[in-house]
Amino acid sequence: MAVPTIALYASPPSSVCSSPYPCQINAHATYDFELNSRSSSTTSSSASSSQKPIVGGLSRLFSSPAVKHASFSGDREELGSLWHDRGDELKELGSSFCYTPSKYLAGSSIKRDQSPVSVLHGQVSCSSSPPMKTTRERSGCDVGFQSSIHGPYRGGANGLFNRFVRNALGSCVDYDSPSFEVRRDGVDYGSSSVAVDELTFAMEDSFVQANYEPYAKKLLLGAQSRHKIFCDDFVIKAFYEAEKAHRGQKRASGDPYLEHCVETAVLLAIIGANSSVVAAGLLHDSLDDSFLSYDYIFKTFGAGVADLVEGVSKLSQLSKLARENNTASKTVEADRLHTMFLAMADARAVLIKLADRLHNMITLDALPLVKQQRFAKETLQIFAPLANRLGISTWKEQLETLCFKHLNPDQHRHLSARLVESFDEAMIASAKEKLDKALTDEAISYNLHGRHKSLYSIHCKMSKKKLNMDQIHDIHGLRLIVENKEDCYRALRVVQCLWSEVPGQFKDYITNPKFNGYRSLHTVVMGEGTVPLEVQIRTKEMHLQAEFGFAAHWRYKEGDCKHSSFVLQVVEWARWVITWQCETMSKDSPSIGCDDSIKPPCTFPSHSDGCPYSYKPHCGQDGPIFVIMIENDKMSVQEFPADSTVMDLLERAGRASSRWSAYGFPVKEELRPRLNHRPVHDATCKLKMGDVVELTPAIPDKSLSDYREEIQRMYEHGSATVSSTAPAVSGTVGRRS
Ligand SMILES: Nc1nc2c(ncn2[C@@H]2O[C@H](COP(=O)(O)OP(=O)(O)OP(=O)(O)O)[C@@H](O)[C@H]2O)c(=O)[nH]1
Ligand SMILES: Nc1ncnc2c1ncn2[C@@H]1O[C@H](COP(=O)(O)OP(=O)(O)OP(=O)(O)O)[C@@H](O)[C@H]1O
Repeated sequence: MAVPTIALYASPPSSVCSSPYPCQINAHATYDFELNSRSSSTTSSSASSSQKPIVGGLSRLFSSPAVKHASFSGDREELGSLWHDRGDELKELGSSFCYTPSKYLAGSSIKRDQSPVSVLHGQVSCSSSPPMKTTRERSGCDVGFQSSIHGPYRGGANGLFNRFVRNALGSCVDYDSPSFEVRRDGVDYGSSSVAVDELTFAMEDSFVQANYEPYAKKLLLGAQSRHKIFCDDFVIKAFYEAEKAHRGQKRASGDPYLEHCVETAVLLAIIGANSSVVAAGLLHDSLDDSFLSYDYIFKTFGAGVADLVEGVSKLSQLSKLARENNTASKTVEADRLHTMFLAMADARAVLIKLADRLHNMITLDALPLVKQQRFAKETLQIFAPLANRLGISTWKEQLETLCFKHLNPDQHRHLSARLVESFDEAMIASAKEKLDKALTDEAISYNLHGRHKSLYSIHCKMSKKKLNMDQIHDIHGLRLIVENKEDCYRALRVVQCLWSEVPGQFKDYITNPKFNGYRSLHTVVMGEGTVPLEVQIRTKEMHLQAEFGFAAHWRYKEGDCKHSSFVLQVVEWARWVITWQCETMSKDSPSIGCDDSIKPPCTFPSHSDGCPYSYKPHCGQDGPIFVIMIENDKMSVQEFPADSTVMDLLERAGRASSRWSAYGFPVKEELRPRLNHRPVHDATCKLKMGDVVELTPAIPDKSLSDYREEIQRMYEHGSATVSSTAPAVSGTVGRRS
């Protein structure tokens, strides 16, 4: 029997601190620095076994508010909403495409998920040998961690490998900068100090001519003293434009808005981003929150910067929407969002967005509590996982620990205090020294780095495994990367001779690799004192496998999540691009291309003419597409097969939105789609990764149910009178008002 369809129509409704860095959480940087301090003349403190500077340092690292001039953009991330006014929609009603699901159901052909591409699971061939630190190279000098990276580990064919090592170390700092500046607050800014009188740019004149506020000049000089890239004319030009764009704007803390732009750009510079990315970092909010247009940025800085700024703007809009809808609290949708963000645009836009968010999190205290929590939740659900996927472990850890502090202040305080008690940096420094010597005596070439586990990572491990802090054995960890498998076992014997092993903690994942191919030797030893020390030993090849592919650390951290090969490819690609870009751009002579053996096992698309390192979005051909669907103001992240169209989406939405009347027949509504804020005229147009499709029923939800109830009452009571508020009702045709 044919089911009657009722279409209803009605009127639409009217519709930082003096130290801008998180000294309390930047544990990696500080720790690395302390360990490196013996070989650095610029260091402000050293870790000797007689001292325990870390205790004071750690209390600063983990517990103190530390942010003196907290500043935040307030609702800045919530400003500039692009979500259209329903009133606009009305004007376009006549021209917009209207969809009634029944019209299209017959011809529907939703394809099955066609996940593409085999990816990233093979072994990485690693034929070349980066110059490991040999006994000869280090003879006669007491080499610390930093010198393991300096010297033979700088640039050249091995630059990228070194970058991985640094990433794992938790630092993407441009070690080639002339000097490390360590400020009095103990925070390693990892930047070169540049004397102001060395500046090539006639700043004084420009400031006077352009009538800049004195604070602007101070901000630029401050940035220049922290990283040399701020002396680049292109970056200075971007600074001026950002200054003009945000002149007069203040953050919730009362600080000039420009400060946030500068701090975002400094974070990017520190991880080695090039001048385009740093310039885009300075301008990242200018499209949303100022008079600057895409065209203007395009004309002034070129397509590269304009596209990046636009990409950041889109990410901001989408993340705001997700925040408002609590979308990322659902694992599946969060996972789709992560992939979509990485795949829909240049991955460097995500990098800028992450820097922006990190600075906002650092200065979160200026916001009311409820907003602090909302931002922290969103950051934990969306941005920390993105930083994890991109392999930027320092940012990931800073974001997570800040979120932890805002979401679980009591636990954060308690754990910080415990960690201050149990952390023993002097022990690590001395253990490292011993290992250094013993490996040298055995003539084993190695790269050694260490980290201490972040507060949030400790917290997670404790909760997940139901352990107390004493049962966490890897709070202090060393990682040895050696030339070959034999050296792994030789190095292990060295470790075993030096210290007693904690029983039951030795794992030989080389002889018995994990199911995902992860290979490494793990042991836990008791160092000098009572604190356990985890030592991981692996070859370079094994290390690359632990960074990319199935055994990649980000996947290990995401745990139970099952990812399609498409997701793996997107992440690995984005990660590689970021690593690649940062590595390439921060060196005078690019190292990429010199050593094919360290490329990850995936296929790269060709780069654009004249730019061997430019990024090109690579997905969209075969892989699924993730799009944002907004229906009745509710957001969801939908996955579609490649080549899906707006029509496919409407079909899916139509099926979902068919409602059953009290009489057992579906009530179907017309849905009016807008694609990226524009009415859709042709429903066969293809969907792209990151598209936003808004669907509005011809009648708003609330009115519909009111009307239905009224109609039902009407039938039940046999009344012929319909309220004047109800719309005309007919079989399939309605009245638009
Ligand atoms: N990249 C990567 N690293 C891994 C993987 N599995 C383990 N690891 C590293 O190895 C460390 C601990 O591994 P195991 O010794 O197996 O640890 P466990 O058996 O879970 O015991 P805990 O040390 O208590 O966690 C982690 O901290 C990681 O650094 C993996 O699949 N990929
Ligand atoms: N023993 C170690 N020495 C040096 N770096 C390590 C060591 N163990 C882990 N890392 C690195 O430290 C970073 C932070 O890892 P994190 O401490 O959060 O987790 P994990 O120790 O790898 O895993 P889990 O928490 O499951 O033990 C990662 O880049 C990881 O590869």
